[in-house]
Amino acid sequence: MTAVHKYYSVDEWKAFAQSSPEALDFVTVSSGTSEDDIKRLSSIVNEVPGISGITLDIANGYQDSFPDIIARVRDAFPKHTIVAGNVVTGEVVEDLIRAGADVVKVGLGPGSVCITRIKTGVGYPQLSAVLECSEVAHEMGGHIMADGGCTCPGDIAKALGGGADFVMLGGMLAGHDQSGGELRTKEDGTKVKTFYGMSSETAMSKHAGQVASYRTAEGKSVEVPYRGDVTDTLQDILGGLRSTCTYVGAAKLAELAPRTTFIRVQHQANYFYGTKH
Ligand SMILES: NC(=O)C1=CN([C@@H]2O[C@H](COP(=O)(O)OP(=O)(O)OC[C@H]3O[C@@H](n4cnc5c(N)ncnc54)[C@H](O)[C@@H]3O)[C@@H](O)[C@H]2O)C=CC1
Ligand SMILES: O=c1[nH]c(=O)c2[nH+]cn([C@@H]3O[C@H](COP(=O)(O)O)[C@@H](O)[C@H]3O)c2[nH]1
Repeated sequence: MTAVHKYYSVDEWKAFAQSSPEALDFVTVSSGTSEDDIKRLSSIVNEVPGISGITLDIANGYQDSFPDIIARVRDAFPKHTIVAGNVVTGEVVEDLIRAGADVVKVGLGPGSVCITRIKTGVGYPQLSAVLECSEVAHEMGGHIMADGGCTCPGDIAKALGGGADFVMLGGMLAGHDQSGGELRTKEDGTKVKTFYGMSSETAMSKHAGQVASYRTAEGKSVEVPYRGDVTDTLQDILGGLRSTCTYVGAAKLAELAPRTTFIRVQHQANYFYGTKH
């Protein structure tokens, strides 16, 4: 599934639906929570009936108004799957599910281009958040999506092992043919793409004209090596996950969590000959 970012217009969505109708089952339309955001979301969902998923995506899912906004979207779109976040603690997961979220997105500051923890001092260890939030969500018949911080297939396995029902990836999917960003060849011949956080100066300049005077950027913009077709990366991820399942004896992903035990370690791998790859 792809959570399409919140800066596409209704017309762009209509054109996309016309050119790639087969993709609609695999996308959600993202939205913020302002009146303008909700108006835009409603127009898109009403005018592109093939869309079945909505992602209400805000940096701070603890905003008092968030459950009311989820409830409003739930009333307007009773049959759509609603993903909402981000939060990191159980009691708010409960609030968001009660308000109408099917999937609660979990993660504050773990992302590859996040600097929220540095700029604000706010965050929560991602695996602890996944363990805590998934327990509460599952007790209520809900789901969670672990969002941010995965750097390798093993991290995705750990998120699923910690109870995540879905795992959202940014950096691991950046730099491919299918990813955003223009392909550029540097002076030394290496090919790169730009990848930026949605709260970076780059994103704010692009989507809001500038960084508003009352705030600061909470994301960075990086150049990532060009990595070709995403199919090979997905194959690598799926190969890793299948092997995880065989190591722990899980016949399907849903069996990973009950078959996973976490042990605190000093080093998780041997990097004598370099990095993890
Ligand atoms: N998972 C994470 O830890 C984080 C994720 N992000 C990603 O970046 C996207 C954009 O993030 P944002 O624009 O920061 O938030 P946002 O999209 O949640 O916007 C919330 C609103 O709060 C306002 N706001 C932000 N900082 C403010 C301040 N200091 N004073 C008053 N109002 C303020 C913004 O102008 C905006 O209208 C998010 O939707 C999310 O996808 C951003 C930060 C953390
Ligand atoms: O603090 C932040 N500032 C940002 O500018 C930013 N942009 C994205 N995100 C979040 O990072 C997630 C992706 O993380 P990964 O690249 O590690 O997969 C994403 O799914 C988001 O939750 C941000 N967080």
